[in-house]
Amino acid sequence: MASIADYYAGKSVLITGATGFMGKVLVEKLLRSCPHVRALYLLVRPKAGQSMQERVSDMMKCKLFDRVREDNPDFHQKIVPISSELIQPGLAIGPEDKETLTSCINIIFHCAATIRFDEPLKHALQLNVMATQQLISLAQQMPHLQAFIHISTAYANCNRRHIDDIIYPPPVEPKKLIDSLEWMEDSIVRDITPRLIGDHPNTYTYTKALAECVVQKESSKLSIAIIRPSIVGASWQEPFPGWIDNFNGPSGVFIAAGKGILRTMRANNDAVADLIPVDVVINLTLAAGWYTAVHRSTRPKAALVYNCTTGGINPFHWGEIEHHVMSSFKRNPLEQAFRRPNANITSNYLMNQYWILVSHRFPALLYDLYLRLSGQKPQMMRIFNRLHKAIGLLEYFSSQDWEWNSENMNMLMSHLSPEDRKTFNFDVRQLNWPEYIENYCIGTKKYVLNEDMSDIPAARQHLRKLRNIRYTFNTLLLVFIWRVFIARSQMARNIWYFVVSLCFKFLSYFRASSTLTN
Ligand SMILES: CCCCCCCCCCCCCCCCCCCC(=O)SCCNC(=O)CCNC(=O)[C@H](O)C(C)(C)COP(=O)(O)OP(=O)(O)OC[C@H]1O[C@@H](n2cnc3c(N)ncnc32)[C@H](O)[C@@H]1OP(=O)(O)O
Ligand SMILES: NC(=O)C1=CN([C@@H]2O[C@H](COP(=O)(O)OP(=O)(O)OC[C@H]3O[C@@H](n4cnc5c(N)ncnc54)[C@H](OP(=O)(O)O)[C@@H]3O)[C@@H](O)[C@H]2O)C=CC1
Repeated sequence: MASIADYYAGKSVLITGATGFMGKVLVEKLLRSCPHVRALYLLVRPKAGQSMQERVSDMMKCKLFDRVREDNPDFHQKIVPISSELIQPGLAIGPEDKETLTSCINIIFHCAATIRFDEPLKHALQLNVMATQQLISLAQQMPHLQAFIHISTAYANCNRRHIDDIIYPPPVEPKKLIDSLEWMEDSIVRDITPRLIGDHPNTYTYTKALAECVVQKESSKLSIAIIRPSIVGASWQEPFPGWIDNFNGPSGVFIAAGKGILRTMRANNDAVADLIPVDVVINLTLAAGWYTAVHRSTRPKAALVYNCTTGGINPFHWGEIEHHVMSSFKRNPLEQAFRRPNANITSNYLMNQYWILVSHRFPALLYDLYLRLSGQKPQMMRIFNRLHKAIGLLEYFSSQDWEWNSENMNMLMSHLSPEDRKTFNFDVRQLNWPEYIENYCIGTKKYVLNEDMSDIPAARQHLRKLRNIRYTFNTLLLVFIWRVFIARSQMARNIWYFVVSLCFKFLSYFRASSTLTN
């Protein structure tokens, strides 16, 4: 039986979403661990004034590729960027490129998607569902194709509590929805979106569920696998621990808490935090590509679904995450924190609202007042409004938990040789959560915020300064409040005199007893 690396040797691989978080890790791992792969064709669109070639060459300069660069400085020769805008007819692939792709591609990894929770339904449908349909049509024209791997999400069926390794019936027939929304004005679609998505929390999980059905429909003609990762976080081991390059999911929450901005969030301490490291997802994806091609390509079969989660195997809870994130940012503080990191999660709505008022809005108001008085533009309230919008969208996922069946993940592991199990490790039983969270937090500092580890002493000094400011502020506030009471209430004055005389009595007793003993 060919090993995974042997299988990919000489193969031409097509990847969508290669410029995204997971796509980049996939490209890197393929180049590093399958060095004899023939070519990687990346469907990339021009963006922000950069051509697709410029984007790809920038991507390859990224630190993520340092290990590949060391092993093979000419690795870029294996990368072939293909201009493509996935929401255009025919994926906007030129005729020559189309011919090249159809004649040589052996395996497809479809990672591209919009992962925004607030994406307008029409756009989420175009990219997550219709582009998937178009890619499958293209795949069906590829005579040498051996596997089509679709990246979905473990939350595609988050309207269920228990989720098996199967494709569930769609909330609506995708084609019917696409046809009926086509003629509707955007404002009408926006108005009816909550009714359409029903018990899904957002357009993202809803359209990912529809995409799975589109994929399933074609599964008799192609060899297909669907990978369903849960909440994808920083890398665990590869190419180095802690790689992360975006604010999505928990990363933005960790950063906001580390900067001392986020102090409270609604989450259930005891709910399982189903984080999964990005390298685990990519290792499983590559193994699933190999398995689909080698074991499942001869007879047409139903698409195999791999729930790629940690909760059922090595559970960790939001309460524990809170503890480890906070202690990690105290040891390795972020630069220029707004306040000392001290965030708490609570499942109580009213309690959360109270803390939002006291520890978000009030300090923001004071800081903006200070900015105004010093002739600067106020900004803190605006930052908090955006933060509240973002965490409001995440709370659905942090306030409850789900149970995923990981049978297919285990089955796949059992088919791997001992060597492949090491090279393409997705055994999350070995994951040490506290260590992982520590590296994750350091990763957000180094790779998302581009902060230098050598600045940690200065960041600690800044935290000490913030602590002194807080003590001074609290003391002044206490004295001020007390003075107001003393001035207005006889009762408060009596209490005050009573406490002061008690202190004097205690002091004189202490002095007298120490003179006697001498
Ligand atoms: C209390 C602390 C202790 C911690 C313990 C508790 C932690 C609980 C964490 C709970 C996390 C639960 C996460 C569950 C997610 C599960 C979902 C399923 C997984 C998936 O399948 S997909 C991946 C998830 N997808 C996302 O996370 C996308 C969510 N994001 C959005 O939908 C939008 O970004 C959002 C939030 C609506 C904001 O939109 P908008 O205001 O338009 O801003 P932009 O996205 O355009 O960003 C502008 C700019 O800001 C940067 N940015 C974004 N988010 C943050 C942030 N949180 N903090 C700081 N900066 C942020 C962004 O990078 C952009 O920068 P540019 O430089 O590019 O302009
Ligand atoms: N991140 C997570 O926590 C999870 C992600 N997933 C799934 O994993 C996959 C990858 O996610 P992730 O890497 O995090 O997402 P990113 O947002 O980082 O990447 C999305 C990719 O899709 C590409 N893309 C978006 N729109 C278009 C378009 N119109 N034409 C061409 N390319 C486009 C982006 O290209 P460009 O750079 O040009 O914008 C980018 O390369 C998705 O399918 C997602 O649903 C599943 C579970 C969790």
